[in-house]
Amino acid sequence: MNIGLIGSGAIGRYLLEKINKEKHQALAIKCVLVRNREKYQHLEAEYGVTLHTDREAFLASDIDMVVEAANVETVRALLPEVIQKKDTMLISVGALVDEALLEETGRLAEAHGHKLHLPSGAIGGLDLIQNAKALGNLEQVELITRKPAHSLTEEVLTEEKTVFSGKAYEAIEKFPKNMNVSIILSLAGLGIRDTDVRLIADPGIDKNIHQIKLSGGFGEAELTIKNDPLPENPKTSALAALCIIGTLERLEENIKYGN
Ligand SMILES: NC(=O)C1=CN([C@@H]2O[C@H](COP(=O)(O)OP(=O)(O)OC[C@H]3O[C@@H](n4cnc5c(N)ncnc54)[C@H](OP(=O)(O)O)[C@@H]3O)[C@@H](O)[C@H]2O)C=CC1
Ligand SMILES: O=C([O-])CC(=O)C(=O)O
Repeated sequence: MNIGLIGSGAIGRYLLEKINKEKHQALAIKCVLVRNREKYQHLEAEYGVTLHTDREAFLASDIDMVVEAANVETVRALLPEVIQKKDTMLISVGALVDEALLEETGRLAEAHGHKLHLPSGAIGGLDLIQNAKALGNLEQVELITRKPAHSLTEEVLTEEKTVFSGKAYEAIEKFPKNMNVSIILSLAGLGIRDTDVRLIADPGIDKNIHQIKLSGGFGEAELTIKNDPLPENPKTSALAALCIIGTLERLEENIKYGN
């Protein structure tokens, strides 16, 4: 599968290393859309990719899938155009808190015969949540996220502090670089207004920890993911990058597990 990448930060670099440098059997990143050619010029020689600053030229490339690893603003600005031209995978899923954008994207995807893929990112259990939701059997979903204090606040903390408590749609507005997980969890489950979120800055941890609790007619479930951060961006869990590769690999498989 030929990939066009948007975003060359912590996740983008991880993808370039694991897919291009380590020569993935089924995946190849062919081109990268950047906004600053000078800053990223070295990627061409290092990973054998073509850099584009022009969106139209990028989308006209011989690619099967656009993978976004930039930020929510970029998704907001580019998604309607990108989905008309290519199958698309987003990691900054927080942009889809905008219900008009989600609706427009769904409509354009159908009209142009493309798919939008929203991987589970730094969490898991979306299969469980969607199965529990079937026939209305999901009643409550809560996400409790703990991150190292320095990745959430400039305040020097000596003990943990809840920096946000509310619904998912408010969480992503306040923490767009940290709460994409709350939106994928909501979209798979009870929606952005009915998913409870707590975000805790914890000076005593060095992992990004997501605890998911759900209950309903199926019973109850709890899941905790203790993520190692990516060295280039401690806000971002390594699993988010790995999850893009895992999801791309599974698209090609004929036997599907858990979905
Ligand atoms: N769904 C999930 O579970 C998770 C989602 N995320 C999200 O994934 C995204 C990427 O994370 P990460 O790699 O850590 O972020 P970084 O900040 O390390 O990198 C972002 C990259 O995107 C580039 N970029 C920004 N805007 C544009 C644009 N308009 N066009 C092209 N490139 C652009 C930046 O380039 P420049 O140098 O020009 O700024 C930079 O290379 C973030 O939105 C993050 O919040 C992260 C973890 C988990
Ligand atoms: O990487 C993580 O653990 C979660 C994250 O930043 C996000 O959801 O935006």
